[in-house]
Amino acid sequence: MLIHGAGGHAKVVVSILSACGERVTGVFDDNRIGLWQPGAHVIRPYTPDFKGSEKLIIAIGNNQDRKRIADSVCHAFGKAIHPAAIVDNTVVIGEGTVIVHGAIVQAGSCIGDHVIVNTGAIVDHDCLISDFVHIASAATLCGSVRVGECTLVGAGSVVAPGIAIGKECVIGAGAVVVRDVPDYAKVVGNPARVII
Ligand SMILES: CC(=O)SCCNC(=O)CCNC(=O)[C@H](O)C(C)(C)COP(=O)(O)OP(=O)(O)OC[C@H]1O[C@@H](n2cnc3c(N)ncnc32)[C@H](O)[C@@H]1OP(=O)(O)O
Repeated sequence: MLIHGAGGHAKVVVSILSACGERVTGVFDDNRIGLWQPGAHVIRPYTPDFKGSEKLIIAIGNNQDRKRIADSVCHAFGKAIHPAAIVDNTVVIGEGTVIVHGAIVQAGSCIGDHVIVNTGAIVDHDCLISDFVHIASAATLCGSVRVGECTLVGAGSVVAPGIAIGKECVIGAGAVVVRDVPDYAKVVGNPARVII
């Protein structure tokens, strides 16, 4: 598996792949060239013909950056699901998506492409998570929650059942979301309120 990105989230993706018995065969990053400690990989700028038949995971935490890169690269995308994540067998998971250690995704949920369900996050039954979303560490989405493209659901936040969150929103760390959130909104607090 190839990965794109050599920051903190990339280290987590390497850890997941290693736990799955998969080898990282190349690391791309246009901004950090050189040697990279996890496995002492050489970091190189992205080139479409480098191991073109291997799959790629964009291992970058920022949703907009992940989307920009996904729209510009030529490799097919892989996924990474840690063996200690619990994912119900009815769940649909898109390409490029990463499910981190201890996350739980419940029955009937649908997770889009290039999503991150981070450490210990819970996505309960029948949730619909769009492409390029990040459900941050220890966030809890109750049943039937919908999250629009490129939204960050912050660490430790709680989203009540049936809530719809728009695209490109930011849900602040620790927020408790009890009402629908419009596109592009940033919300914080308990109950969560829009700050922009
Ligand atoms: C593995 C991982 O690391 S996963 C990490 C995932 N990332 C996260 O969970 C981070 C989520 N980000 C946050 O919570 C941020 O604080 C944001 C995006 C909500 C706000 O950031 P900014 O836009 O820079 O806002 P800023 O810091 O200027 O704060 C604006 C106001 O909101 C308040 N505020 C900011 N964040 C929060 C929060 N999470 N909860 C409650 N209030 C908050 C601030 O105290 C400030 O209040 P004031 O105007 O009364 O002083």
